[in-house]
Amino acid sequence: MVRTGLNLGVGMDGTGTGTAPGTGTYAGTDTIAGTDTIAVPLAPGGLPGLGHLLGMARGRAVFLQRLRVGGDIVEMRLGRRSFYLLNAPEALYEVLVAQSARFSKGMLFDRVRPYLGNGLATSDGPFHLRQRRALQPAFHRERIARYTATFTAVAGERVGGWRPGRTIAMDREMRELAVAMLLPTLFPSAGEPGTGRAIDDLGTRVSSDLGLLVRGVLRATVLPPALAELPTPGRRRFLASAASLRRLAESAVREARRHPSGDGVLTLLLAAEEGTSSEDGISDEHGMSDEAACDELLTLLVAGVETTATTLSWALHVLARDPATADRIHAEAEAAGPDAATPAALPYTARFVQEVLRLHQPLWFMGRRALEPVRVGRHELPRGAEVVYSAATLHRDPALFPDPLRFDPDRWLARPEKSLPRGAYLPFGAGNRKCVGDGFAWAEMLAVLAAVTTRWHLHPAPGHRVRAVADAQIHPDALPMSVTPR
Ligand code: HEM
Repeated sequence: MVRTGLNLGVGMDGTGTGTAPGTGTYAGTDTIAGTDTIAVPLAPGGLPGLGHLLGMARGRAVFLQRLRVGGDIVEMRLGRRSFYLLNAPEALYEVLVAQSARFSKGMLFDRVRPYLGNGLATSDGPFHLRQRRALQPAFHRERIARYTATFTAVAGERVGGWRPGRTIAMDREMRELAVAMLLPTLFPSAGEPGTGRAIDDLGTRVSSDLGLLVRGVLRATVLPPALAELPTPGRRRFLASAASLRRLAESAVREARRHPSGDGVLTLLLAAEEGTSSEDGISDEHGMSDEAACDELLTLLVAGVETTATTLSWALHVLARDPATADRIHAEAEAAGPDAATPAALPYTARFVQEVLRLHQPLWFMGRRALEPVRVGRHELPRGAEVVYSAATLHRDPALFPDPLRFDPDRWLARPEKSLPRGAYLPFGAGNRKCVGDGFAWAEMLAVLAAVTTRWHLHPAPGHRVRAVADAQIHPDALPMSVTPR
């Protein structure tokens, strides 16, 4: 099997889950009583006033990867603020699943809320629960089965339009394709006579501006507010783009009200009648308010496009360098026939996707906040503790995934996901905040891989060495490729 040649800049020795005894200086003021708890160790190398900001600035994912040897949970400081990095799968399981009621989404999401609104990814508590119940039916298995035909048709049309010999910016292509697959499920009648252009315009804007938007949100998230809000040209472009996207989303919601389209996610959302009062954005009489629906629409676009597009970009990056794997995926897709984009029908392709989500997990930084003092393993976290985890570095832990930098879909035959410790493999998170779109994303990715491998051989553009860049996600710096027909 191949090595992709990509890593986060950390050698095999630098990865791993350490259980170093606590040597940290943490002394919480609002902690749980207990005699057998140990202090959370403080990551080495912090500077007065700056903490570990320099390490993070030099290479975010690499820095987090190095901290894996520091213990089950490690404290790091960004400026004066402490963050507790969860390394051990058991600690992750505790926070994301077993004790999830004791955590809110935390600071990262507080900083995103002004731009994205209070949608499913950013909201908390009873409001989140109601919204989750309202959205969940749109992602049920039988609905995904219906969307799959759309994904196959859209992917076939776009991929079929590629021209041999031309250089294709495959990362941009995957983003446009992800938007093109998501929009018709949100609003199936978009583009039909009499429905106006709001949804199409929204799609075009998401395709063109999503990179700018996610980078802007990342800056707003990781920098102290005084720095993040400096009116630099980049900040002004980001604010203008975020405002324009919201206006387009508002028009799309109004259009969906005017032309309800039976099967569409947006229509389902607007009709949701989970609420008990209109104070929290959900009204008894009229279903979800426009504002709440607009927040959810923006959330689905931001959470659902970039993640899928980045994972698909990595998948095609691997296939372009490993024709034997591409041939195997092609053979499986040919044998299964059209409209068979399910893991059961495409078992090797499914293992391939599982491996891409392991080795090229796009999400390197997720957070929670402790709502009360919480004991996690041998450690106690104070109320208000900001807790973070990195699925990208977890998935490269040699204790969990032997020879972790080797790309090998068949490792999932030898050691299926179910046999891993709980909390060891988290491409879609876990617990009450697990990705609502995981089945949706799986269907999209399988449809695209079948569409590509049945039509084309992929070739990396000569002269470009793909590098992994960690901004809002870990994505390829650029992905120029050409194609030749099969
Ligand atoms: C490969 C593609 C995807 C990946 C890797 C991914 C990953 C994730 C992860 C890790 C979370 C949990 C974050 C946390 O722990 O706080 C999440 C949440 C979420 N994702 Fe995805 N996602 C993908 C595709 C999608 C798609 C296609 C949609 C919608 C169409 C979507 C919508 C959401 C939403 C709404 C949430 C928030 C759920 C909640 O908090 O209740 N995602 N995603």
